[in-house]
Amino acid sequence: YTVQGLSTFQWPNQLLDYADHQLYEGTMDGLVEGCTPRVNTPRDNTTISAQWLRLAYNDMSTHNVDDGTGGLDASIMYELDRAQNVGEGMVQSLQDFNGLAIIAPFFGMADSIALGAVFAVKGCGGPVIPYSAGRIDATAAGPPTVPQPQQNLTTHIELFRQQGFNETDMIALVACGHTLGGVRQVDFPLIVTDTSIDVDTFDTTPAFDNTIVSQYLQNTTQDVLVVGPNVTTQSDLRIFSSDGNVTMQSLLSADTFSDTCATLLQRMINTVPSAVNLTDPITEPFQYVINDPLFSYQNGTFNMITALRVRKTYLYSSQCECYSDLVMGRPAGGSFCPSTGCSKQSSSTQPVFFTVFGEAQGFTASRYLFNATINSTSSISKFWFEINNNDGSDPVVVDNGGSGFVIEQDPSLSLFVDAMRSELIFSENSGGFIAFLKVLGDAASASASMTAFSPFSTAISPPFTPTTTSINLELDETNPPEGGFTFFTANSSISGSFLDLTANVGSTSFTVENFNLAFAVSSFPSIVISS
Ligand code: HEM
Repeated sequence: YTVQGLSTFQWPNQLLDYADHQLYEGTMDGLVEGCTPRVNTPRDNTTISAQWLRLAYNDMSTHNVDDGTGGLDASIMYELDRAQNVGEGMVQSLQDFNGLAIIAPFFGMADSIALGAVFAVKGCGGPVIPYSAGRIDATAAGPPTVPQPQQNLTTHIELFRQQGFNETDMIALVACGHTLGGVRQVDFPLIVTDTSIDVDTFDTTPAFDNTIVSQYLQNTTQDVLVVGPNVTTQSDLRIFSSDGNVTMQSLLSADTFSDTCATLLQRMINTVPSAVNLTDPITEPFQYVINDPLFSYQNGTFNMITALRVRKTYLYSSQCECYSDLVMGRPAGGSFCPSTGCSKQSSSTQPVFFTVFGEAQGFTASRYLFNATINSTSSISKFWFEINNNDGSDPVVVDNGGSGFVIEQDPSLSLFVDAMRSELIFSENSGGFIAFLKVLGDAASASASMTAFSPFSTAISPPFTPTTTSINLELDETNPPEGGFTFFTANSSISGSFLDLTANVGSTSFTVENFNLAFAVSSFPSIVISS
């Protein structure tokens, strides 16, 4: 039988695949896990989580429901000179995202900021906020509509209305935000007048919890936007008390606080210009994800490398504690597969280390690696997986919703990065790689080029925007033509994370888009240390 659920998707879907990877196997949680105040760092006495959450809110604040413009679109990168965005946390947060280098051609700074908010909340023990990807980065500043403490209640109600939030939402959203972090003395000297304080935190716990609410209702709050010396800047007091504390009372329940914040913060990060379409929310790791297949051709033989990450629920039998066998199925044909088709046992298993999300949700998974020989003339049309629980039950078939994982014959097998011949090079100066592109066709009439996308901006301050570099490919002399293939090579810095490849053979043009080099290099077998 075939298992299908809400948490599967039809492969290929690079955006969903990448969003799952960043959420469940990505690098963001290293910065927020444990929610520890960054004492003795430039983040003295606040948390990275607090900075990331404020950045997301302020970026979203440019939304206008009346005409559907603005929202979480990374326009904040162009708005940092405004008083409403003062605070070194803003620049530091954007530097974090730039440094993580997770931006992809289809996943920009806005998606990173939204993902940061989700990690920030979870890293400090808050709820899981379902994540959707697909935001589009703005290229210019939006309107100056971030609320400021000295504005009156009427102005705040109107600004939140423009952002899509009613008065009750406003009260709760401010409480959900101001459970983290605080007000920095150097940036707000009229609000935090005690110069011995660095960051005056809104409540006594760094955690994402409702202490902000209970301390406010018990009149023990230290929130300077409630009890600060300057009445004009007591904006939290005006907002929290605006409905006679009814909303704040309801948030005294930890569950209500958690659920309300999850809902409002999800709405906040999904507040985007009306022309932007976001993916369906991801609420758990996909049941199965595959590594995009990589190919190699040597000595007349095609090799395909892929892997299947599968959640543990499918790996244990109810009958026994035995581990499952995984096989990769291939259709009949050629000299490798008999008429009934053939299968290939997984070559090894890798543990999967989930981020705070997978851990908090109790999910575990393993990754099964496959290395299969495929017919060099008929090639491979599709593949699928079977999980055998070794207990007499029918195998679980993972076949991409029935269609199998289909390999487009043309152009992907006419032009590809040869995973076995490519090398990852470590040198004294820089890391690099050499790609051996295989292009089907006559060497004399073939030419190839590629564009490397680099997510990392070398700018010192925002805006941080990715760069693309065109690289010419040379005919490779050490890899002479073989089996009709011509080999091209380029030496490129590893900071390029995605490649667009083009090859021309006579009048025919082949292209491969968004080849994920950062993932592929881990499969390149040759590592060369050059001095
Ligand atoms: C009327 C609405 C609001 C006003 C006037 C306001 C004002 C402020 C101010 C002045 C700071 C100090 C910033 C610094 O010193 O770096 C701050 C911090 C913060 N705000 Fe708000 N805020 C509002 C709403 C929100 C909302 C809706 C959220 C998120 C849902 C939010 C999240 C945060 C966070 C997490 C911090 C701590 C930043 C850190 O510790 O680095 N705020 N807010």
